[in-house]
Amino acid sequence: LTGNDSTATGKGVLGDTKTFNTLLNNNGSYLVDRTRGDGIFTYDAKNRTRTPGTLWLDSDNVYNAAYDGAAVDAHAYAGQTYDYFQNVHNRNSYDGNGAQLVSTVHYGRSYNNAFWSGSQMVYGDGDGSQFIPLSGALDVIAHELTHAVTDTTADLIYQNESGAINESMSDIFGTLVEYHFNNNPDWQVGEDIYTPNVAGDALRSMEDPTLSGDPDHYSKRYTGTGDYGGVHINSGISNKAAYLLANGGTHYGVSVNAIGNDKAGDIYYRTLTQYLTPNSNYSHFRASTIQAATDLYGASSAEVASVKAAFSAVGVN
Ligand SMILES: O=C(O)[C@H](CCc1ccccc1)CC1(C(=O)N[C@@H](Cc2c[nH]c3ccccc23)C(=O)O)CCCC1
Ligand SMILES: [Ca+2]
Ligand SMILES: [Zn+2]
Repeated sequence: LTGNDSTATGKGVLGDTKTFNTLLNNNGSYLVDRTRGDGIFTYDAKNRTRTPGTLWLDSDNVYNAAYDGAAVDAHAYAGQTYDYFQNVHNRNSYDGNGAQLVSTVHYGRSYNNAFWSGSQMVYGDGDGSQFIPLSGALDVIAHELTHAVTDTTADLIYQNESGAINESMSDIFGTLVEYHFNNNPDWQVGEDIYTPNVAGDALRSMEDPTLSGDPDHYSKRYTGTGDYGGVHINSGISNKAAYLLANGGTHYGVSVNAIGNDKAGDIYYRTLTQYLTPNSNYSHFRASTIQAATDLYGASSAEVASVKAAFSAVGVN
């Protein structure tokens, strides 16, 4: 594929206008961004389930059609998430070696989900009631791309406690990316694309996991076999701890002093990439996070004290 790098404009899922990088040649405008790593490539599944589908080609480099919105956001938000890992953590793409970022939108019919396939991001359109196109949420895109970071580092097994930690890391960095770009940031997950007819709800709340029926304390963990052993359920335990670490608060009588998003992000990044292993459980997660914080701030630091308090507050001692 040859051509010239260009900057296009378009409207995202929520009708918001944005610019993004494309490649122009005599066929038209491709959703190809050659300015980041080995490139960002966005494809159209055309409501089928074959991936990646067709590389997105537009006629005039203006992406304002309703059908374009899911692709505009998948492409632009992948670029923002790339920039977060590069600029904040000095990581060049999800593998640290500039790996191409491939996304497919319009996957399936009324498909109410999104996923990292093991090699690319995939986004459904939703049924218009439970979800609208899932690439319309920056925290969701960063959630999916963080799975790729996890798979190339800790490689946490996607079940039981290691899977819950895997899931929480994706919710944590999804939220940190949303704050980094000040994109209506909050400690909820998927709020921008979840239940368009219901205001104020979210797929999950990190601030209060019980709002979606998930545990906010280790004593309340799910021990069944559903959801790969509760990976999207027991993530609430770590999500609550992360919320407390960044923002502070008192939970079940345990007080945590805030350290802020940036320090929390640096601690979780170091924990994920230097200490966690495929079968890490919550106990090992606590020890790893304390070690990462110790490396960064010292054993007697306020940051280490807050890490210990945050895990204790959710019953992981
Ligand atoms: O990446 C993930 O963890 C989720 C992908 C899960 C998946 C795994 C394997 C094959 C297909 C799908 C996708 C997201 C998720 O949390 N999904 C949850 C909740 C959910 C979304 N749509 C659903 C439809 C039915 C039931 C649950 C759901 C899940 O799959 O459990 C992440 C952010 C937004 C969607
Ligand atoms: Ca959010
Ligand atoms: Zn996930």
